[in-house]
Amino acid sequence: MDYGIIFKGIGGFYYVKFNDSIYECKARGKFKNQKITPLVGDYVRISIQDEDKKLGMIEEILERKTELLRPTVANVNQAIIVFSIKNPLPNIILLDKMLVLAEQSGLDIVICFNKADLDVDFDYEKYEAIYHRIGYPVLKTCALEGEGIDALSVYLQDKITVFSGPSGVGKSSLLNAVHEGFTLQTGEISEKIKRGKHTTRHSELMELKNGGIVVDTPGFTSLSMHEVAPEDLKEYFIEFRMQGESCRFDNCMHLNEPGCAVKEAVERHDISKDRYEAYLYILNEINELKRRQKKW
Ligand SMILES: Nc1nc2c(ncn2[C@@H]2O[C@H](COP(=O)(O)OP(=O)(O)OP(=O)(O)O)[C@@H](O)[C@H]2O)c(=O)[nH]1
Ligand SMILES: [Zn+2]
Repeated sequence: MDYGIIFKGIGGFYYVKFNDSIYECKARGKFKNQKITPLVGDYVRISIQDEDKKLGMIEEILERKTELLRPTVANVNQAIIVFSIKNPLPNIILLDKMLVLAEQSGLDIVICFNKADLDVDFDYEKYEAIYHRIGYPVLKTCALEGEGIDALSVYLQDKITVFSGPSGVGKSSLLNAVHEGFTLQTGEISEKIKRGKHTTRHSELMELKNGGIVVDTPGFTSLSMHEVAPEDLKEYFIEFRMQGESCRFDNCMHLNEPGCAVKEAVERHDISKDRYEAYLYILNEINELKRRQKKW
């Protein structure tokens, strides 16, 4: 490959993986002039300044396919959204919010229900069916006993993946099961580092044995819907998109408009009532946020 990937950045130095080596690189001054900051995840062309010392210079940054804000990483193309079937029980509205944010970022999505070894006391089959039907892969995994780990591993190949999900669902444990010795930085640890050194911790990429790359900090942890415009929300409910084309009004919000194909699909059970209600709930929350912003 002619290009390397920035795995890590510290104080103006970028650690670029190129031809199986890590080069410590600086970026050409022209990027600063153009107000471009190289990001972890950027595909870059480097010139090698010193092969023995593995020093290089970033000459070119390829156009970013995606750009996440929290964590700030370029070119992530997949989110694994993890919940556990118990301890803690899944919060489905949180799952729907994470799906919205991952869709907004243009990522491929895999939903993972972990802790399959525990007794289920929520309706797993129901939710498995809801999300599977609209096209999301749904995995049931057990990080401790290995169920579903091979399937998860396959999804991680050849991708740059961010793990998302609430605390304690087993994100680190899953990664460790895929690749022994790997753990995600938890929210708690990064807080500690922040307090200790008074610096912001930047995310890094980690390469797995199977060639996949993962971001070392979980994504979509602050689930504020601030950056989602009310009129865009419907686009991020993927099963509404196609139906929505048949609504009488082009700008139908699928609320009380006459001739709304989405509402008709809900009546026919072609769109899940749970998902439609999640849409209403999140839309209301976004509108509330907007109202409060205006007030202040
Ligand atoms: N029974 C069971 N427990 C699990 C499983 N996977 C993880 N755990 C346990 O759940 C707890 C939390 O696991 P972590 O991997 O730290 O969870 P996390 O999502 O990385 O949590 P944060 O770092 O807080 O974001 C630990 O005590 C794990 O041993 C599983 O498949 N089954
Ligand atoms: Zn409609």
